[in-house]
Amino acid sequence: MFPIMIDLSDQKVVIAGGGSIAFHKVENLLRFGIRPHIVSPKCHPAIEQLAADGKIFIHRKKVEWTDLEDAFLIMLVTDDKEVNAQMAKLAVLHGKLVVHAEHNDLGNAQIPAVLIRGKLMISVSTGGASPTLSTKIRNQLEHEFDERYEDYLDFLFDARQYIKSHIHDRPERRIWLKKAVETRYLEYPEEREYYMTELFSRYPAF
Ligand SMILES: C[C@@]1(CC(=O)O)c2cc3[nH]c(cc4nc(cc5[nH]c(cc(n2)[C@H]1CCC(=O)O)[C@@](C)(CC(=O)O)[C@@H]5CCC(=O)O)C(CC(=O)O)=C4CCC(=O)O)c(CCC(=O)O)c3CC(=O)O
Ligand SMILES: NC(=O)C1=CN([C@@H]2O[C@H](COP(=O)(O)OP(=O)(O)OC[C@H]3O[C@@H](n4cnc5c(N)ncnc54)[C@H](O)[C@@H]3O)[C@@H](O)[C@H]2O)C=CC1
Repeated sequence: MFPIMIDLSDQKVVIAGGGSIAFHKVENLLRFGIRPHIVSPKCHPAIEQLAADGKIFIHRKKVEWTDLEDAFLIMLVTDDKEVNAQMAKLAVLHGKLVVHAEHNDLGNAQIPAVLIRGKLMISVSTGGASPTLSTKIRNQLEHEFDERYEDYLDFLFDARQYIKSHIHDRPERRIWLKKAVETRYLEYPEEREYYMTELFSRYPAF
């Protein structure tokens, strides 16, 4: 498995199956601003509600290849093992990203447990050994990587953008980038202000 971050905002995501596991997958997608298509003859009431609110799309039918062929990412969560396996095989063959929620080896992608602190994202996966352990580790990391990281990451992002466009000497760039990850900049917002003030005065914008 190769870990990678993918921008799915302009991509079609289809979930085959509309039960409780599908609902869990939908909730996860929605927090990333992704509006999936659900293909399922019957759906969990919470999925029906999301469709009524215009947040997702439901196609009330049994899944067929034509429902999946223009998708970028496919999640197979019907309770029909044969259907899941058959669709996974076709989708992998056509080069799709495929999550097979029951037998991950029939797909080619898996969903990790995720901790989000603004621009910081920490993903934990056990390769299907124990989603419960992934969740436990994610929950432990929540304490070390607390809410302070949200503003801190914004500071790091702004500093780095400025450095990239104003410091052309690479060793000098590295000095500034390395300095920004010193703990005091996480702990004290005023230290971030001193850093930026010093950066602007050493490398004026014009
Ligand atoms: C392979 C994978 C495929 C995939 O990508 O879907 C998969 C497969 C399976 N999960 C099962 C069960 C559970 N899954 C969870 C929870 C999560 N499962 C997630 C991912 C993955 N699950 C992928 C591997 C990731 C990894 O290895 O790290 C998380 C991390 C992300 C997400 O789904 O959003 C999310 C936590 C998110 C969060 O809280 O943020 C809980 C609840 C809990 O533990 O809290 C249980 C009940 C306890 C248990 O059984 O362990 C079963 C057995 C089904 C059965 O009973 O038959 C299978 C199938 C099998 O392996 O047989
Ligand atoms: N990855 C994970 O975290 C987990 C995965 N699973 C697996 O997920 C699958 C689904 O579990 P649940 O949501 O609990 O089941 P469920 O019984 O709640 O829902 C099944 C859904 O599949 C739909 N369906 C059935 N045949 C279909 C078809 N031919 N085409 C389209 N949709 C169809 C049904 O209408 C229903 O909406 C199971 O295979 C289970 O083993 C289960 C637990 C955790």
